[in-house]
Order: sequence, then structure tokens, then C-alpha cells
Amino acid sequence: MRAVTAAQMRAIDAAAAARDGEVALMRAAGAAIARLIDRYAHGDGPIVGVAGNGNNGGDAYAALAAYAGGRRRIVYGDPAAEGSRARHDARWRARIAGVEERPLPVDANALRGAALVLDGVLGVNARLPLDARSAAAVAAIAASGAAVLALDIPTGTEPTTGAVDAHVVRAVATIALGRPKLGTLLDPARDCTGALWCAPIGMRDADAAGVDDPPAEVLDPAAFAALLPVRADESDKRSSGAPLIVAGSTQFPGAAVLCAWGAARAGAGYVTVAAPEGAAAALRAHLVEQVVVTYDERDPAAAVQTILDLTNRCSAIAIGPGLGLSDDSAAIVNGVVGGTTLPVVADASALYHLAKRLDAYRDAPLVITPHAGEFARISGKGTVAPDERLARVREFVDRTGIVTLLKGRTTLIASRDATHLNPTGTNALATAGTGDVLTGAIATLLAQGLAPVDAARAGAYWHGRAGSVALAHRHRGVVARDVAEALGEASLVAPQDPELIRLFSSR
Ligand SMILES: NC(=O)C1=CN([C@@H]2O[C@H](COP(=O)(O)OP(=O)(O)OC[C@H]3O[C@@H](n4cnc5c(N)ncnc54)[C@H](O)[C@@H]3O)[C@@H](O)[C@H]2O)[C@@H](O)CC1
Ligand SMILES: Nc1ncnc2c1ncn2[C@@H]1O[C@H](COP(=O)(O)OP(=O)(O)O)[C@@H](O)[C@H]1O
Ligand SMILES: [K+]
Repeated sequence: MRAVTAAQMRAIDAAAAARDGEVALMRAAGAAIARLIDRYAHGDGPIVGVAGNGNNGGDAYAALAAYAGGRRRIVYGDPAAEGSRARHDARWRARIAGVEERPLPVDANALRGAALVLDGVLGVNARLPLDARSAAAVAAIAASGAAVLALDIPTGTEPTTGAVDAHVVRAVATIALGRPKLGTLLDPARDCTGALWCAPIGMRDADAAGVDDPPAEVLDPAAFAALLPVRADESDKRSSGAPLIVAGSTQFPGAAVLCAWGAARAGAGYVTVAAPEGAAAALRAHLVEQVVVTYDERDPAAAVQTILDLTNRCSAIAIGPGLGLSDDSAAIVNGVVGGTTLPVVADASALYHLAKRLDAYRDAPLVITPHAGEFARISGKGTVAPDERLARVREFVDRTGIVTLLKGRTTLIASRDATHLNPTGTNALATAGTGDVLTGAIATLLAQGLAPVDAARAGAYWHGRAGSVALAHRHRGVVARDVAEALGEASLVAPQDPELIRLFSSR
């Protein structure tokens, strides 16, 4: 699904309004919001809308008008607001439906005890800093401590950049109308988004075609399920996906184990691990179903030959976790990545070694998976501030043509064509070795025939879900092995309602 800038959303809104009429769109928005109310409402209090003078406020009226769950409904709005025809229609329908209307300003006491507050203060046309009226409404919502369902965006966040105002709504959930706004997926606003839902209400990506902002995408559950390869009945172990893992060292054998497990639990039929002799005993103690082949790391030319010989029976390569930073491993990494025609996912030490030779890998079937520190080095442009991640990864991929997965709370995946924002994940993944599991899973997806960018975005999505599944089972102390073990359960996608799509749960 497209994640849009405010400018793209305005174009999509305008075209949809010209086709379907603004009144019909707002009614559809109201109906979708109303369906989420009981999911997030707690206790016996009323549902309280706080409506700004724009169409975001109109959505609050429309939702309360459409809500049929039997709770008391109140809306705070400006009785003198001019507003659009759609907002008037919604307000009129709310009145007929028995919604109590009260004048703004609202104070925190009035909201305390609400079962749920609907934040309809500002939407996609919000600008920061907030004006005094909006800021006062947001301050009251925040001080009330009530649970908030944000309409379109949490007020106080910037819809495109994800910047936040001094006054900002922290929602338990946000429902995007039409398309999710980029800002709700980006730090620091992401903390305010809570769970993210999207009601497409008939809007079309194509209507943003005239807007010159780079396209961004966010995977939804149905699209993820469609990307996951299905094993054919007649498969054998090699055709089921045969990644070659070039990882591990005497010092870091565990990275190779985790990468191999990530690959195996992602559904590879045959996992081969190539590792230096010094790591073999540790690897074999932990890897039973996987084949461990050793090479002499002091003889890089022979090692490269051993590894390239293995590629004849493999369909993708993962390289880097735990390899180390020696000159010999540099020669091995560049010998293998430069010498193979298989798709490659390169991580950790391999990023260090590839950094000086990026030109050689321009537009190769290669995925690199740096965290922020590794990206700072490989991009050659230093530390990445949180608010420049998107621009920096775009600049790097436009320059090198290498599919890049920049890890973080919101992992970004960029190819020449688009930037993908990964919506899944949990801070339970902030533990050593989870990146190795991700690399292994991506290797399997490559081995099963996914294009590099699809393997990267499906891998990131899956890995994020696996982190959440592992956390749900363990509650605390998730380790990287748990994440690999959870990949199977995390691949299950419940049937989705195309009218109300859950993009991510709160973490
Ligand atoms: N247009 C459409 O077709 C649809 C619009 N919908 C809703 O409408 C919202 C957009 O509504 P609006 O275009 O009325 O805009 P908003 O409701 O986001 O903002 C209302 C007004 O406040 C102004 N404003 C924003 N920040 C300000 C600041 N810091 N200081 C002073 N003024 C400020 C804006 O310029 C705008 O005129 C969407 O987010 C969505 O909730 C939905 O009902 C779906 C259909
Ligand atoms: N706070 C967080 N929220 C969500 N995901 C996180 C968080 N911290 C780390 N992750 C994820 O965990 C993984 C860590 O990878 P990495 O830093 O390479 O670890 P390692 O090298 O130890 O395997 C990445 O996929 C990253 O996106
Ligand atoms: K809002």
C-alpha cells in the first residue's frame, strides 16, 4: 500500500472527491472509524469527539453519527465553524443520531472518564507549530489520560515528516483515511501513532501521479502473504530453497548459527554453511540439519574457490555475519560477491569489506542490510540523524543502485523504484543476533526466487512479526533464537477486511 506525503494525499483526496463527492467520502470515513470504537473503548464512559473546524473534525462528527454501539456520544466543536459541506452533513447527521454537541474549548476534566476520545482536531493539512486553539485541545486530551483513537493522524504530528509539536496526542490507535501518511510511520511521530489502521475508502494511488514526491510503500498483511513463496507439492530439498551461508569465525561462530537458523526456519530445504575451520566444531555442535563445509581462512584464494564451488548447488548467498574484519575475510567477501551470479544478501562484516568497492556492485542482485552505524560507514556520509534516514537511504540507493535495508525501529528498504517502510517489529528485537536471523531469512527468500527488493521487504516484515510473536510467548528476555523459532507462526496471516486494514499493532 502506498504511504503518502500530505501533498500526495491532497491530490488523491481531490480526485476521489471529484469522483465520489466529499460527502460520500466522509460518510465512508465515519463508518470505518465507527467500526473501531468498541475495540478501543474501555469502561462505561462516553465516546467523546474533539472536532477541529476542518474535515478532520468532520470525521469525528461522521464517526459518532455512524456509531451504533449503544454508548453515550458527545462531541466538542466550534458551533460557529464554517466548515465544508461534508462537515455540515456529518454534523447534521450526528445531531439527528442523538450525539450531544458542546462548544469548544474543552478541558481535561471533561474528557477524563471517557471510554474513548476521538482526536479530530487536525488531519492531513496540519502544520506545525500548532495554532493556540488546536494546541489547547491537544493539551486537554493529553492531560485527561483518556484512551485516544486518532483520526488520520495524531494531532501535533507532522503528516509527512513525522516531526512532533510540543503538544501532541498519544493515541492507542490511529485510523488513516484513504492512505497511511508517511509521518505516522516515522520517528518521532511513530510513538504517538499506536496501532495503525487504514480505511482505503475507495481512494486510488494513481491519483497522486502528478505529485513529484518519491513513492513510498508500506506492506499490509495481505500483500505480505502474497509475497511469501509457496512450496510446490513436487519440490525436493534443493528446489525448496538452498541458501549458502558464508558466516562465522573462530571468535563469532554464533552469528553463523543464527543466520542458518533464520534461513532454515524461513523454509529453506537445504542450508549449507561455509565457515573457517576454527569455527567448525562450534557450528556442528549447534547445526544438525544444516551442512557445514569448512575452508582455510588463511588462504583466501582457495577459500573463495571452495565457496564458489558450493554455489553450483545453491540458489542464493548470505554473507557476513560474524566473519570478522581481517584482510583475509575482505578478500573472501569480495572474491565471493564479485565472483558469483547468485543473488546475495550482505550483512555485518561483509558491509565493511564491500564499502570500498561499491561501484563494482552497482545494480547487482544484491541486498545489503546495515544498521545505522554500518550505514554511516558504507554510505560514506557519516552518522544518520533519525529524521534524515529516509532521505539518506534514498540518496544512497539513487547513487549506487544497491537494494538497501536500513535497520531500525522502522526499517527502511529502498530500491531504485521506491522506498518501503516496514511497519512490523518490536523493541524485543533490540537484542544481539536478531540481525543475523533476518539475514538468513532474506537469503531463503532470495533462494526461493524473490527479487532482491521483495526478499528484503518481505523478510523485514516477517522478522518484525516474529519478534512480536516471540515476545507474546516469552514476555521478557527474547533472544535471537526465539525470533527464528517464531518465523513459522509469524507467517500466518488472518484473512483481512479490505475496507479496514490493520497495518501494525501497537508494540
Ligand atoms: N477531502 C476529502 O476528500 C476527505 C477528507 N477527510 C478528512 O479531512 C482531513 C483533512 O481536512 P482539512 O483539509 O479540512 O484539513 P485539517 O482538518 O487537517 O485542518 C483544518 C484546517 O486547519 C488549518 N491548519 C492546520 N494547521 C494549522 C496551524 N498550525 N495553524 C493554523 N491553521 C492550521 C489547515 O490549513 C486547514 O485549513 C483529513 O485528514 C481527513 O481526516 C476524510 O473525511 C476523507 C475524505
Ligand atoms: N527498538 C527496536 N524496535 C524494533 N526493531 C528493532 C529495535 N532495535 C533493533 N531492532 C531490529 O533488530 C534487528 C537488529 O539487527 P542488528 O543490529 O544487525 O543486530 P545483530 O548484529 O546483533 O544481529 C534489526 O532487524 C532491527 O531492525
Ligand atoms: K487527528
